[in-house]
Amino acid sequence: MDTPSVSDITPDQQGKDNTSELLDELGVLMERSQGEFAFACGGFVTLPGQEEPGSQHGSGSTSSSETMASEKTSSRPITLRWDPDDSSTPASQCKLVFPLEPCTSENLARLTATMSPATFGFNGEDVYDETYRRALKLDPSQFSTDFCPYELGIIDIIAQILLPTTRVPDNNLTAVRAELYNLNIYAGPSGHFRAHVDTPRSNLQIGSLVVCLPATFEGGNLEVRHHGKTVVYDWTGSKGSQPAIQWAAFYSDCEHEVQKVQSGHRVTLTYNLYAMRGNGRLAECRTGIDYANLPLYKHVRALIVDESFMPSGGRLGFFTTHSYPHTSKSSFLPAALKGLDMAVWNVFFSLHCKVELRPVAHMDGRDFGQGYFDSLGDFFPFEPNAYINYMESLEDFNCVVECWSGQRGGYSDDLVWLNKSGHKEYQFSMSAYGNHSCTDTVYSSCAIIIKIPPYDERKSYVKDESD
Ligand SMILES: O=C(O)CCC(=O)C(=O)O
Ligand SMILES: [Fe+2]
Repeated sequence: MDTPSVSDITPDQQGKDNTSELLDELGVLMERSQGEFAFACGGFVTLPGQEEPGSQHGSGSTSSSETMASEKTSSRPITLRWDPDDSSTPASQCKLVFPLEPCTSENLARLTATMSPATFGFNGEDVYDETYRRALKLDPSQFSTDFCPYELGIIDIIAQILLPTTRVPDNNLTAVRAELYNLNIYAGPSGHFRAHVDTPRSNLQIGSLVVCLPATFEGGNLEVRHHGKTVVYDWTGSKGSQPAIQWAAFYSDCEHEVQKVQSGHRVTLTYNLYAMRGNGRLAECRTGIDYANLPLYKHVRALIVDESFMPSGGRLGFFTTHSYPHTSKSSFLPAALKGLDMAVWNVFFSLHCKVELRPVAHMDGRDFGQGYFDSLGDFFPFEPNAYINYMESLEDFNCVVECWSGQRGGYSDDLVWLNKSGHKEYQFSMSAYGNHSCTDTVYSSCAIIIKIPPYDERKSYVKDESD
C-alpha cells in the first residue's frame, strides 16, 4: 500500500492550509541537518619528542566544521607487556615502549609471533579469511598496558560529541564506558580489514574506539561511513615534529574499513563503547547540544505557531538515521538515540508534540520509504521471540517480519513521512558481517512518530511559552 505523500494531505476547508509546502521545506532542512551531527570523531595526544616536551591535545569531529579541543595534555611513553609463549623468556623481551625505538624490533617480532590471526564475525561464526581481514590480535587477558583513554580525556571528548543529551526523564545516558577489546597489528605489505560493521556486544553499546599507538607504517587509513559521507583517519604521520597517539571513535552502525598497510606495523588498541547513566567527570557539567539553538528547532517552532500548518493536527513519521538494537526489552531507547535522531526527538518534544518510537516492518523488495510502507508496529521495543533465535538470513528475517506485522502491525494512512528510510542496507547485515560472531543482536528500522496537535490546541502552549 502507498505511503501518503505530503501532497496527498487534504486541505482543511475551514481555513488556509500550507501544510504541503511547509512539510516539503521541513524535509529539506532535516536532510541538510544531517551534516551537523557527527557520526565519528577523532583526535591525537602527542608524546614528548626530541625537540620539546609535548603539550598538545587535539580532537576533530566530523561535522561540517572541524573542531579541535584545546585542552593541553600530553602522554607519557606507553608501555605494553605481554605473556611470553615460553616462560623462560625474560620480561624485558616481552615489552615495548611507544614511540617505538628501532632497537626494539626484536621484541616487536616476538610480539607478532605470539599474536594470533584475527578473525571476523560472519553468519554467527568467527571466520578467518585473509582476503577479508589480514591482521593479528591479542586478547586483553594476555597483555597489559598503561595507556588509559580516560586519563587523557579521550572518553570525555567522545561523550561530548557522540552522546547527545536527551530530554527523556529519568533515563539519561550521559557517560561513556570504554571496555578494552583487543590489541591488533596490521602489518605491511598487506594488513587490512574490508568494509564491515562491528558486532554490538550489548544494547547499550553505542560505538567503537580505535587507538593507534605511535609506530612507523605506511597506508592503513581507517575510513568510516554514514549516510553517504566518509571520514578518513590517516595515522601514518607524527603531529608536527612529535610522535602521537591517534584515535577515532564512531557509532556502532557505521560501516568502516582499514585500507591496506603497505609497510611497517600499525599497532592499535580497540575498545567497545557503552552509554552509561553517568557518574564520570561529565555527568554534572554536560555542555551537550542546546537544541533550542538549532536551526531545526527554530524552523519547527515557526511551523507550530503557523495557523496554516496542519490546522487540524496530524501525524508525522521520521525514519531514524541510525540503526538501533530492537530485540531486547532493554533497548534503552529513546535515551540512546544518536545524532539527528535525538535532535528530532528533542525538538518536537520541547514543542509539546507527543513523540514515540515505533518499529517499522516491511517486506523484502519494497521500497517502503518511497511509497510502499507496509506496517507500523504497535510498540517498541520488539520483544524477542522464538523466531529471532534462529534468524541468520534475510529469508528468516522476512519470515519474522511477516509474522510480526500480521499479528501486530497496523497500516497508518494518516502518517506523513518526512524522510525515506536510509538504513535498509544495514538492517540484515548486522548479524552477518562484524568484528566478532554473534546472533544475539540485530538491528531493525525504527521511526519517530510525532503527533502534531491541532492549531487551536497548540496555540495555547505557544502563548504560555511567550508569556
Ligand atoms: O584498526 C582500525 O582502525 C579498525 C579496526 C576494526 O574495524 C575492528 O577491529 O573491528
Ligand atoms: Fe570494526
